[in-house]
Amino acid sequence: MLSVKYLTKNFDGLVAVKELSFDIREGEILAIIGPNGAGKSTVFNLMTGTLAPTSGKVFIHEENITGLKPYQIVKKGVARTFQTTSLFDQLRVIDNMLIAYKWRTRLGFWNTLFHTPAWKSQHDQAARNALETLDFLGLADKALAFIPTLSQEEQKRLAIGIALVCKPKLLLLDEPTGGLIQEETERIALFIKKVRDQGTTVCIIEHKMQMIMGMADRIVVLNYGQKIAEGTPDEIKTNQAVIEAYLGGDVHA
Ligand SMILES: Nc1ncnc2c1ncn2[C@@H]1O[C@H](COP(=O)(O)OP(=O)(O)OP(=O)(O)O)[C@@H](O)[C@H]1O
Repeated sequence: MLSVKYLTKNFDGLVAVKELSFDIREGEILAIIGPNGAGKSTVFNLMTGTLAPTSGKVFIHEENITGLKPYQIVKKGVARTFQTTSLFDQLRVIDNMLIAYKWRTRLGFWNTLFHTPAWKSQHDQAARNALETLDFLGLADKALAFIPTLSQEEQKRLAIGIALVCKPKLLLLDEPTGGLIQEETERIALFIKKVRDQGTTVCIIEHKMQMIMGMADRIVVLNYGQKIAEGTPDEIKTNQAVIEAYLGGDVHA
């Protein structure tokens, strides 16, 4: 469903991503792993239009989306989360969701100013989607809660929900369990599988190997911006280049 082809990104002489190609297949959970600084977040930024590539292309269903703005890529059915959660602490859960929906389906100045029929219809749809998504997240009873009253795990879950509110076809998750303990991580992993099972393709960046090995259908491994391996969890665990890239670190852990 999404392909990157020969993607390269230079930052002032530093090659963060180099001639990288891979596909995300419909219905799968694809993990992108690699040591710190390997280029994982840069790849997400290139796929979502946050950064423009130095060279190379990104396609969704054969359509070249290279150079589109982030909101245009959202409209193609791609949503993402960030490493640090970007929730508005001073707002309630439901308002965080409504803002996300409206930002992603921007109707433009005149529609908003004059509360046109398009605006009204979007407003109703936003409320329906937000409540439906909260239910799916298991956070329906927290709709009116303020963000700081939620546990860390609930905040992580909500961050994923905010990305889901526009019903994307592809969800990109950047370290969705950062800072969580094992038990919480396992629950989020189960939740991500549930997201995939209800029809959303998932691409995830994560450092927690045990979680990735247990949930990913396929894994792409980056090192110094280049792909050094690609395969199923079992193939990656025993791949010599991967073991060396982790410098003796435990790929099984
Ligand atoms: N905006 C930027 N300007 C300059 N260099 C950057 C920029 N963004 C990333 N880099 C550099 O590009 C390289 C890849 O960074 P990136 O954040 O993509 O790696 P990562 O694999 O996501 O790392 P981590 O696992 O630590 O999050 C690093 O050397 C980083 O310092």
